Amino acid sequence: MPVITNIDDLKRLHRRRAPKMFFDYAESGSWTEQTFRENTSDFDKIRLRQRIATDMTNRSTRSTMIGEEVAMPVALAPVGMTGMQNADGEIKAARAAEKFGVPFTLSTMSICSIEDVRGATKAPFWFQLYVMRDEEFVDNIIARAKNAGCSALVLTVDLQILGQRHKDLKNGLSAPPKLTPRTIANLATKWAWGLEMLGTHRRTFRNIVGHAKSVGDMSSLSSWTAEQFDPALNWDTVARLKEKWGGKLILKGILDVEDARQAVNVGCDAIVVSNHGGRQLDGALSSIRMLPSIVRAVGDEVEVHFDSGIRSGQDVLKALALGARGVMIGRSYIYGLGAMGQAGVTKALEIIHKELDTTMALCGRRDVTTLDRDVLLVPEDFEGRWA
Ligand SMILES: Cc1cc2nc3c(=O)[nH]c(=O)nc-3n(C[C@H](O)[C@H](O)[C@H](O)COP(=O)(O)O)c2cc1C
Ligand SMILES: O=C(O)C(=O)c1ccccc1
Repeated sequence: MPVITNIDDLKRLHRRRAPKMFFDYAESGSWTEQTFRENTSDFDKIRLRQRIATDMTNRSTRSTMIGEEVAMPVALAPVGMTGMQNADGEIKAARAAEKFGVPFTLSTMSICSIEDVRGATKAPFWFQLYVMRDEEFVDNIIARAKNAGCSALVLTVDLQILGQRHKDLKNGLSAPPKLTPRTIANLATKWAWGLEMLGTHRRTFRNIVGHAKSVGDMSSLSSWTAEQFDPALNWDTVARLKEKWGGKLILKGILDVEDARQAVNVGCDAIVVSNHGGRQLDGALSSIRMLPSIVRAVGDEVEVHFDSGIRSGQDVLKALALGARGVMIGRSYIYGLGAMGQAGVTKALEIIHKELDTTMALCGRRDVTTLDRDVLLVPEDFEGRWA
């Protein structure tokens, strides 16, 4: 076993261990992947101020997100088909998050169901909702999330239709994988993954299969999404769902100042500044570039969370210093899960925690909740001038 010291190591192991179609699904962005690439490369443009000779004892990464205490302000993002990266992946990720003391978010498009995760963990988790055309299904899944004691609804507002991802189309992505000569050849090299999968019965979209009126053919995710997701979703829908849910609401997928203002008007508890990890509108600016202007516009009125592009504790520190209350990580923990199951998710969290803590200290700071722009060196043209 190679020594794992950073998130990139986990990614290499994930690539080796998981079937190609699922690793590629996680690793892809839409179209040219420009936004996907810039989500990470823009973080590198921000630099850190080294400060010395301040007392560094008693450092703390503890904080709160939507009023919930967290060991560090890093939540696990909702990721569809997590249970295809590693058998019962959602349960493993939720358990790792619970042990670490950070929130886990279960996707509507997970393999394990709300009830599966509820049964396997004690800590309340967040549930991410995709709005389907079938209103009965939406009502029903909101009720199930309430029943399970989910402490927040994460309503994703940037995927009424699915961004086109070339790798998924070329690989014939489906869950479970369709057996073709090419997938069989690939699966034959992934026997450890396959053995684990045989040990579980959770191989379908269990939030949906058995609960939705018309499940349809889920073998092609892109056409299934087009058929089932509600393209009419708008701010009235958001207001209605907020009423129906009645609990804490997080709006995920906001990348524009005007949309952020609308989110404040509708009265949510937090927004997630996000471009869906570069998987939706290719050509959109990186999430980290958009963060400062959104914080300036609504930061006093709503909790601003951030995701897209975080691969280290240094990235977490940069987002917090630019005004995010907390962040979500997607691929960073999925690599860990794909590499080595629950232990890998724990490893990803440990790596990010260690990097965050050490970076804070070397920047002369002891408390994660008081990070501000003073710890950063941001190029003057970082936000850019766009017309
Ligand atoms: C494989 C994959 C599947 C995803 N599925 C969902 C999903 O079901 N619901 C959702 O709201 N976001 C989904 N996302 C977006 C993530 O929640 C998050 O916004 C994104 O991963 C952040 O970027 P990062 O991976 O660079 O951290 C998915 C992302 C990935 C990589
Ligand atoms: O892949 C995704 O990013 C995602 O959010 C999704 C959307 C529809 C079905 C499965 C996953």
